[in-house]
Amino acid sequence: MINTSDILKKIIAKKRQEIIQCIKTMPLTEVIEQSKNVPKTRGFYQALKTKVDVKQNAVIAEIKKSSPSRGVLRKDFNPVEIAKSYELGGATCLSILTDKKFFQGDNQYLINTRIAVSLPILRKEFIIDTYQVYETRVMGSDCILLIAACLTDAQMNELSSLAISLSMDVLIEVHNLKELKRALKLNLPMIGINNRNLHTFEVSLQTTIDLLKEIKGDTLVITESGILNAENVALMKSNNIHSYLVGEAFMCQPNPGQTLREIFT
Ligand SMILES: O=P(O)(O)OC[C@@H](O)[C@@H](O)c1c[nH]c2ccccc12
Repeated sequence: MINTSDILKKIIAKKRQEIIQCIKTMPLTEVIEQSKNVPKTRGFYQALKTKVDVKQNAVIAEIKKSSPSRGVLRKDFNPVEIAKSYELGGATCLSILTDKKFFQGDNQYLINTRIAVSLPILRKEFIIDTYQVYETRVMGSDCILLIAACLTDAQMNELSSLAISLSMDVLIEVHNLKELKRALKLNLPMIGINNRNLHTFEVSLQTTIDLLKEIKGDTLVITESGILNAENVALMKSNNIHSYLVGEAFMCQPNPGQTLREIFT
C-alpha cells in the first residue's frame, strides 16, 4: 500500500509523466485522427436517467483490482468475466479503472470489456489533459470522469467541452462545497459526490447528504464510494438518491454481479 499523504498529488505528478510518454509513442494528431473513426457512444447519462426517473436503482458497477487505500481487492481478476457478471446482476453502467500504477488498471481492460458487454462505460482515470480526452474516446469509453480536486475551472471547462464535442458524457466529481460550487458553474446534467476524500481516504456517506442540499433542479446525482450494504442504499434512497458508483463491495466478493443484485434489490 502507498503512503496516504497527499496521494492525489502523487497520482497527478505520475500522470503528467505518463502523458508525455504516451505522446511520444502516439502523437496528438494521430489520436485526434483516430477519434474521428470510432463507434457511436452508448448513452451513459441516458441509461442512468431512464432508471432514476422511475426511482429504480441505477448502479455504476466498478472494475478495480486494487486501490491505494485498500491494496489488492481481488487476486483472481478477470475484467471481462466481472463485466459479464455485473451485466447479469443488473448493473446499469460500468466504471473501469485504467490507471496502472495506483489501481492496477489498464486501458486494455476497457477495450476488451467493451466488446464483451453492451453496457455504457466510464473510463475511471485521472484526466488532466486534452490528449487523454481524445484517447478516452478512442478506447471506447462512453463517459469521461473529471475530478474537480485535480482541475482548475479553466481545465474543467476545456476538458468537459471537448468530451461533449466528441459525444461523450461527463461525470464531474466533487467532494466538498467549494468543489461543488465550481462544478455547478459548468451546468452539466450529472454530478458525482465522492464520499471518499481523495487526500485522506476518509469515507463518510454524510458527504452526499450534506452536499445534496446545494444541488437544485433535475441534476442527476450519483453517490460514489463507501456504499457497502443494503442499509447504506436505504439511507441514500430516503434522501432521494437513486444512482450509485460502487466498487469495493462487489470486488471483494466471489460473484460480484450476484452481490450487486443482493445489495440493490
Ligand atoms: O470502491 P468504492 O468505495 O465502492 O468506490 C468506488 C468509486 O467511487 C471509487 O473507486 C472512486 C471514486 N472516485 C474515484 C476517482 C479515482 C479513483 C477511484 C475513485
